[in-house]
Amino acid sequence: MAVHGAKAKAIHEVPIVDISPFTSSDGDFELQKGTAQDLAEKGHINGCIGITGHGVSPELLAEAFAVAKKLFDLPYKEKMKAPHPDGPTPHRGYSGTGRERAAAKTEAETWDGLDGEEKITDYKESYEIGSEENKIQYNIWLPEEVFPGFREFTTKFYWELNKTAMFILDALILSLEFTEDEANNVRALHSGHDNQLRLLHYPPIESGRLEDQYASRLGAHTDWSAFTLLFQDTHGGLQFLDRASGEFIDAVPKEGVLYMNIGDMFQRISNGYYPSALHRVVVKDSGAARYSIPYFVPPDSHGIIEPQPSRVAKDGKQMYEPVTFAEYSEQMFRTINVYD
Ligand SMILES: O=C(O)CCC(=O)C(=O)O
Ligand SMILES: [Fe+2]
Repeated sequence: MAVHGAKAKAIHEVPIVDISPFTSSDGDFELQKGTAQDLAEKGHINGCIGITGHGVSPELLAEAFAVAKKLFDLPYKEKMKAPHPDGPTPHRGYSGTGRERAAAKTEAETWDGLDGEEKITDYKESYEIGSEENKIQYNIWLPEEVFPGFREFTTKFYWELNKTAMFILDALILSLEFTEDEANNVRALHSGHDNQLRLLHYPPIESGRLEDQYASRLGAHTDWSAFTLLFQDTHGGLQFLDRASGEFIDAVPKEGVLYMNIGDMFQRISNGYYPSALHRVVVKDSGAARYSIPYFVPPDSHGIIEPQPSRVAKDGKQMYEPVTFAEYSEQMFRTINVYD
């Protein structure tokens, strides 16, 4: 496996890993070890990889994108029947007012889903969904009659994605050669109840703004999760930083490929072996509307997140202090003031 801290070579494409040895029912261990090694080598570079063999069916994904489109096509007033609250918690429901500044707001567009004076500006709208059993991050649903079946479908989709997430977690665990105790510990930290399914819509960019080909839709940031799965439509725009060259590289939309990026929590668990990937969304494809579906997989809020000892022993130094995801998020909210 790649040596921690070794000087990386610049790359121009997001590497791809086939995780089918983890998702297929026979689960051949030798094949899994090969996949884990591939993941270690490629994921170590920039903390991002494309994943094939992930087990999410094309039909289910098509339905998810159709549901997202139908949601965002609803009149603004209807969507606002499930408003994201003013504070950071729960991070659930519909946001359409440019209130989130996870990164600097770099694009402002006229939103025409409103009548007359109510017109607001925004550059994206989103809807956040979590586990029905999470009482802190409780769901904020549209009334059933506004979008019949939305709640049922998204809840099912959430748990389907968690299956893939757990296969990926197994692959990550194997790739780091954790001890059995460490593996069990890291698995136990991910019950799935703190995951977050986000439906995202970036409206079309007005033609007058298109000359600026680097106009941003979502500024560069890392995710706070352990890792994130990202599904996108065919328009592209997602980019990851290649750390060796300092250039952003395209996560080119490809049939059957989901992009997975490491977040701040798994960077810590792996003692920095896997870097939290810096990423952003830029305007591509003549400013056409873009839909994407990130699925954030954080650890449970109150579990202790710390570099695993076997990794620290290999590296000779513990790079991060223990923290819980709840503490970390609170600290981040305070630092970057996402909501004001
Ligand atoms: O829309 C995308 O492709 C990326 C979204 C993202 O990075 C995020 O929501 O954290
Ligand atoms: Fe992100």
